[in-house]
Amino acid sequence: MIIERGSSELPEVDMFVTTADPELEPPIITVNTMLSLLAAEYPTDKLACYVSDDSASPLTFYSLVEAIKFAKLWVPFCKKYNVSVRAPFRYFKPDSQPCSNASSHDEFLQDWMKIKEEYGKLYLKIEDACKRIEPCDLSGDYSDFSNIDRRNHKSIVKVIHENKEAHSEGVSHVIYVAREKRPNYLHNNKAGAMNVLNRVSALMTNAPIMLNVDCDMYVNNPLVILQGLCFLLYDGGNDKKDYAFVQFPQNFYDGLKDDPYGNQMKVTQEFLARGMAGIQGPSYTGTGCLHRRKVIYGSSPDEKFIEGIQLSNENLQSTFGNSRELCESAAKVLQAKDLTVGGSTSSITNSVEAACQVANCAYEFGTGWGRKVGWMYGSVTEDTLTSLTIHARGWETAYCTPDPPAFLGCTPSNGPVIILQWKRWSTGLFEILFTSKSPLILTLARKLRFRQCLAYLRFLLWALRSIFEVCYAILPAYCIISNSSHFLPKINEAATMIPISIMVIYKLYTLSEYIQAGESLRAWWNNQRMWKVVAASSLLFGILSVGLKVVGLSETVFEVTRKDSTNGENDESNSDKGRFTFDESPMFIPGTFILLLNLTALLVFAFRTIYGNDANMMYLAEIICCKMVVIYFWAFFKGLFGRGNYGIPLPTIIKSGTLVLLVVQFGIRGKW
Ligand SMILES: O=c1ccn([C@@H]2O[C@H](COP(=O)(O)OP(=O)(O)O[C@H]3O[C@H](CO)[C@@H](O)[C@H](O)[C@H]3O)[C@@H](O)[C@H]2O)c(=O)[nH]1
Ligand SMILES: [Mn+2]
Repeated sequence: MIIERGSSELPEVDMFVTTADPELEPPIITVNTMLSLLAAEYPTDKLACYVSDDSASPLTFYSLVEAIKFAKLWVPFCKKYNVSVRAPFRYFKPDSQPCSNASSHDEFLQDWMKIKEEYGKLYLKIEDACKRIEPCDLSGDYSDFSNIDRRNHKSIVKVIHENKEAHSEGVSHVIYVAREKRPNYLHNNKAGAMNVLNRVSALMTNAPIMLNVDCDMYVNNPLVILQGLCFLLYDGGNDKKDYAFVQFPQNFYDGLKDDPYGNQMKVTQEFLARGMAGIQGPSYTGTGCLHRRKVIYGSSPDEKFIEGIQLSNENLQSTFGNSRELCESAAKVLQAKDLTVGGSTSSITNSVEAACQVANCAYEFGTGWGRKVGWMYGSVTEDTLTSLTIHARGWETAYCTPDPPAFLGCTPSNGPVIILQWKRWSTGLFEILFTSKSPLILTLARKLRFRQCLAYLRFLLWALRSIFEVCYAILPAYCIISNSSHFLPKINEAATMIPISIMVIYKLYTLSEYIQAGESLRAWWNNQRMWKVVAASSLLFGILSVGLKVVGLSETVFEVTRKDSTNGENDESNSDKGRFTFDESPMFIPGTFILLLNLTALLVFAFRTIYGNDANMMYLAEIICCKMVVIYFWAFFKGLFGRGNYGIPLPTIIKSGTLVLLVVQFGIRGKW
């Protein structure tokens, strides 16, 4: 294997997993992510896995503890037989067959059966625990969790497993972290959790490289750490670049055919991330990324000091906080010339107390965490904000796309969840423009390259798109209803060619992107449709929530995406897979309104044609537009008649209908 060659020279890697809610993120998913990380092809004594649990849930803790017992069988098994998929829930899918190219096939079969059985037991244990109010007896090791209030509790740091013998065949260290939460402290969502992991790991293993994955992304390519490191281990060879981080694409498992929800992001990643890779490098997408600790600590490509501050004790303290141990470890990292630093000085259990201290709410107060060092605060898309500040210091970053894909995650296939996820993204990206880390400022005042700035703006401005989309969806219908004005040139005027050609060119261009990325025509169409739906819901509400934040009325919030632990197997009915679902969220009102308004316009037009009115052909362009809007919002049209989750709730229809009546009333004042 590759790693046998000079494995002693490989740097240590700290792996971070974040989870926030055992209901939205079933523990079995987090467990699988952790198991796949522990089984990655890398000397296990050089790895440490830190799991942050923002819900301080005994259930998550219990599941991890149980999973470690299984890991002691799973990790050696994967390495012995060079297993290709190292997340057990994927490897042992219900219809899976043992397959290996091991020469001793019988032995393999025996092992396979045994491990499969053990995983089955683990699965049942966790499933049972999920059903109980208390997953287990909350005494002993679990006493910290008894009567715990997830919004108000002290820090809990527990070493679930310590690789004491420090041999490369054992199971790596696993540390559980639930940072302190108090109602009167902002916890800064995922960025806050990442910074706590950052500090806790600094005290325990202090590896120069950090691998960060969300709880819903498992390692799909066991060689991923090695592959990523190729970009970070500068060996004086031809590639003289020092990359700040290595980002792997976000790919998803069990994606529905032709991407009916338009959220597999293949084309966006293929063009945007790869395109950016040709400028200053891809942006960090929050998961599947190998970071250099030094860069996260604020260093620039050409200096050994953080952001112009010399490494004095005072400066270290004002940046990293008043933990002496942390400042010392940070100094080590910042001064190191290569990636050999790290190394836990003592047993990691000795650092638990100090770790609890740096996981406290008040620790960051008055320090540089979230502002100068660590994951940046101020946006619910902390990933993009952090990535911007790294690029602004002049760093380049690398995009690594191994085959098979490095990580696979789950992406929602449920209307309301997707709409909510998009709302968070559009809010988070848009709010960045109102901070001091807006790309325009960073380009003028710092080292963000101009074209990189444009690439960032390309998605930071997503939310604004909603205003235009919604106006364009309303105007043609309004013109028809009011029967007076025209929003488009009349069909017999030469000027009509302008909007028509813009539209055709745009559609052909996007279609060509899908074809180049190997996507189907259907996927292209589905994505076009979803863009309209997302624009009239998530993006619009994104602007609203940023507006409320800017005027100081409310903070933006990170609403965690619900994950489905069933692999989509028991979805309501297979034939309806990919059919859009709804709930009572007000985010569905604009879309329903747009659809009803356009239907009304078409009816009004039909009515006028039948009851003989003059010159109706004048509105041909508008009629075509209305029909297109109805086609784009076909999911909503079906929703008008659907049942259960597939139907738009009646209150939403009534509210939207009332809005339509208002518009009609306004439009026809005295015109008929
Ligand atoms: O207060 C919080 C909120 C979230 N998370 C974790 O953050 C991760 C991402 O959350 P998820 O709900 O899965 O969001 P996604 O929309 O799937 O995440 C995408 O978008 C986020 C930014 O909005 C990035 O942070 C993610 O890495 C990226 O995958 C998960 O592991 C969560 O457990 C926390 O630890 N604490
Ligand atoms: Mn996710």
